[in-house]
Amino acid sequence: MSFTLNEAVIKKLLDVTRQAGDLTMEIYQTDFEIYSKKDESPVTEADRKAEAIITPVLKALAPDVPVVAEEAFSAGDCPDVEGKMFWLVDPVDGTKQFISKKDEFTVNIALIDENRRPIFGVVHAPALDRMFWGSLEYGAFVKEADGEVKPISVRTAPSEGIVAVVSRSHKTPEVDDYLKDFKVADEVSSGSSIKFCQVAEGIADVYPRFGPTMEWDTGAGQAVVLGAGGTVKTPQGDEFLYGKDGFKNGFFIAKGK
Ligand SMILES: Nc1ncnc2c1ncn2[C@@H]1O[C@H](COP(=O)(O)O)[C@@H](OP(=O)(O)O)[C@H]1O
Ligand SMILES: [Mg+2]
Repeated sequence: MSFTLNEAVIKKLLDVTRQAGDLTMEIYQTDFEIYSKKDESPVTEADRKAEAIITPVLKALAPDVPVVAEEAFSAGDCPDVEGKMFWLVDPVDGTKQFISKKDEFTVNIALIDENRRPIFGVVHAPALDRMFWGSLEYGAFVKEADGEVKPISVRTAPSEGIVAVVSRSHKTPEVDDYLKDFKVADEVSSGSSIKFCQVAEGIADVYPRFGPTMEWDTGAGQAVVLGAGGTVKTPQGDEFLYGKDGFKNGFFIAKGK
């Protein structure tokens, strides 16, 4: 099985991410219903409808590349990805932000290679009208609301104090333990994979995550950080890889320079 990432493919991925984002915005502006998944986490019509836009496009682009998507996975669709390239889709990351009408929620698509590394990711925050994408091969970019596309890169941590981004809803005591060893000038809380993008665009220096996440929460954001010159590693300093048991992540630290 082989599938090649190129600029035409990237354009299609950005287009479908934007379409999914537009649909989430239509729902975001209404008085939408909130449902409970089997694991009791919340979900809305936006998650399901956005995923239904993205998955068929990925299947048409690369019929042999399995799609691991949050809502399909919740419904029991758990593809075998052993030794294969695969897609990770989180149609609405930060569902809690979406529900509480905080604009940070994102639409995410990542491509993972046969070596379990994220080789491309797009993170779109439709309510902020900012789209980030990146890969080690092509670098990382943001498209702003006015249509301007700019390359982005991580910054060198300022010696006068770093900016840390942490989960608004899922911060754990281990995060404070980790940050004790740094001179922290500012700690910013936010929801969704936008935290990776804040590191990637050099407005934050570290995103420590010492709590559970799923692979579709992180694959796209990790690719953006890597494309921007940063790192995402386990707390032990190992590579943060994909295709793990049940697509569950361990702890990780995303960093600039
Ligand atoms: N107990 C748990 N197990 C697995 N993933 C969890 C979890 N608690 C939170 N998450 C993940 O953390 C994500 C939110 O992270 P953050 O706090 O950084 O916004 C959620 O994404 P969704 O909003 O897509 O469900 C969810 O997948
Ligand atoms: Mg998510």
